[in-house]
This record gives sequence, C-alpha cells and structure tokens, in this order.
Amino acid sequence: MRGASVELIQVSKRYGAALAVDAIDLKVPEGSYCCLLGPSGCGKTTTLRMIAGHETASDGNILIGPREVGHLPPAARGTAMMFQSYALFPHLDCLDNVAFGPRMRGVDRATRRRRAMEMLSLVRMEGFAGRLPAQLSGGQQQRVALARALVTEPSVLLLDEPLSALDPFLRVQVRAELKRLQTELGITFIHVTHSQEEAMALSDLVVVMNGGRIEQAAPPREVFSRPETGFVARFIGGHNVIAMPGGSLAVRVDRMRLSPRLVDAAGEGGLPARVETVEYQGSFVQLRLAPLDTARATEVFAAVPDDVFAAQPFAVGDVVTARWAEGEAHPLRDGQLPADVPALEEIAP
Ligand SMILES: Nc1ncnc2c1ncn2[C@@H]1O[C@H](COP(=O)(O)OP(=O)(O)OP(=O)(O)O)[C@@H](O)[C@H]1O
Repeated sequence: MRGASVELIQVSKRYGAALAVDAIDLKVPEGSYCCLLGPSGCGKTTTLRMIAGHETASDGNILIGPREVGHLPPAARGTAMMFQSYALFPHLDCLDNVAFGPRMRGVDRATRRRRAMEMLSLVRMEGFAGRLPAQLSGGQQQRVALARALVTEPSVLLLDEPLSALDPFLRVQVRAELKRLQTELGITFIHVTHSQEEAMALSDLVVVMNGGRIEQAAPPREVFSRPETGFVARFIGGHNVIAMPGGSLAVRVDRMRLSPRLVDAAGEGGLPARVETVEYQGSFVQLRLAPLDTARATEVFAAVPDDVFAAQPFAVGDVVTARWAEGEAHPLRDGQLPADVPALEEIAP
C-alpha cells in the first residue's frame, strides 16, 4: 500500500443557507496521520465526507495525490472509510466480512480469502476468522472493521470517530493499534475526533476546526505550545487566556509562577489574583485563581510542581501574583481587545 497526499483548496459546503464548511485550505502530506479536531457541528464530518466523495463540495477543489477527485465517485478515489459503528454483517463470519468488498468486485474466491486473511493478521485477528461479529468484543469488531476498510488497499483511510463507541480502556488499546498500523502501512490516515487527547496522541498534523473554518493546522506540540487563537487555547486546554493592552495572550497553566503579593510594591507587574481552590494532583498542585482585575480574565489556573508548592504553599483566600517568562506568553491572532480595557503595567518575568 502507498499513501497519497490530500489537498483541499477553498473547499466549502452549503446546506441551503447554512455554511457547514467555509472555504478551507488544507494540505495533508502523504503518509501522515492527520486528526480533524473540533466541537460538535464544526464541520469535521462534512469535510471527511467530501474527501470520501459521500458529499459533494459546493465550492473548491479536492486533490488526492496529483488528481482532482471532485467529480469521481467514492470507489474511484483510492480512499476507504471506517465509521463509528462497526457495521459488520451479522450473519457473516470475520473472514467473509473482510472478503465482502473484493467479492462484490468479482475477485476470485481463493484470492479474496487470502487477502482477507492477510488483513485479519495485520489487525491481529487471524485467530477469529471463523467467528460471527456477535461473538466478538467491541474492540475486536472494530479491528475487523479496520481490516475490511484496508482490504481495498486505499492510499487514504478516512476514520469518523472510530474510537468513540469503545470504553476508555479499549479506546487506548485500539488507538495504539491505529497508530501502529498507520506507521507500518505508510498510508495517509484522516481521523475525525472531538477528543483533544486522542488528536494529541495520534497526529502528525492536528487540524482544529470551529464554525466551518480551520483555526490552526500544525503538529500537536506546536498546537499545544503555541495556540494561534483563543478558541484553540481553550479547546486544547492547559492554557490561560489573558487580556493585555495589545491583545490577548495564551500562557500554559504549567508555566505560571506564583509568589505572595507584596501589596505596597511600587510598579508591581504580574497578575494579582485571589486563590479560589487548591487541588493536590500528585505530581503537581492545581490552583484556580480569580484575578483582581476581571477585565484581564475571570479565572486562571496554575499547575505548580508538588515540590515547588511544598516549599511555598498557598491557601484558599491568599492573594498572589502570577507571572510568566516573556517567551511563555503567546499573542493570539484573534486577541484584539476593545479600546476601553485599561492599560496595565508591563508583565515582569
Ligand atoms: N445533510 C445535512 N443537511 C443540513 N445540514 C447539515 C447536514 N449535514 C451536516 N449539516 C450541518 O453542518 C454543520 C457541520 O456538521 P458536521 O456533521 O460536519 O459537524 P461535525 O463537526 O462532524 O459534528 P459532530 O462531531 O457532531 O459529528 C452542522 O451545523 C450540521 O448541522
């Protein structure tokens, strides 16, 4: 199997007056694992379905490899789709479920059974070839569904919330399996999820969507360390969004430094705030703070390493100053403030 790149150029989807996907541009490199991440209704599934050809784009171009595929039916695009519900045929055993597609395409019995067996081995289900879906666990059914999608040798595998029907334990197992397969096969995976943890764990490229648009498309570490918009900072989590005179900033909660507030310190920088909650979390202590100036943020969080906290503990009701090193504050693209927000002193590290 070989991967192919996927490129969307100014792709839109309208349902009547509603714009589900709004002129998005995206380039997914060949052989990469890409997650489309965002809240319900942001247009992830619609985007996936347009790539698969189950939905026609209202505008724009879709390329798979060098080919424009907008006019091609799903079966001619070199993609395969795996759905949230495994949708295995209940009356067929695993081998026949996987061999079903090749059978429909007229592949002879011996070849299709050999191919199906290879795919079952790939997902480590060769020992279950003769079982009916009802005799399998959810995770096992999911693997068979994966084998069934891969038997067509797609260059791009499209996965719509493939883990959401699994319990948390299985979800982590199947997630690791998906990553292993993608790395081993070298084909392109495009995976829709609303779980930031899933996207972080799997992706080479995370595409954060909101309201039919792409907020940010970058490797997970970059999205987490340098969110470009307030939406990304909040959705990915682990960040405070703080209003400043020049616009809003994102600062990671584990980069906040707390010190006792010196009430009479002249020209004191930082963000004075009252401690609202203190929660011990094992390796760190999480504090929720209410800034005294609510125009800057209504609440911020600080994750303080447990040893740092033990050396200088704070209690609920204490007033502290939160600071961060200059390089830890990332300006947000959509962070312009209304003109009436008061100017504040410079933040000192
Ligand atoms: N067939 C349709 N007809 C009309 N509107 C639709 C149709 N399909 C999707 N939409 C609308 O388009 C928008 C994007 O839907 P989409 O299913 O792509 O979102 P999503 O991000 O995948 O959400 P979810 O995580 O809930 O599946 C939503 O507002 C949805 O209501």
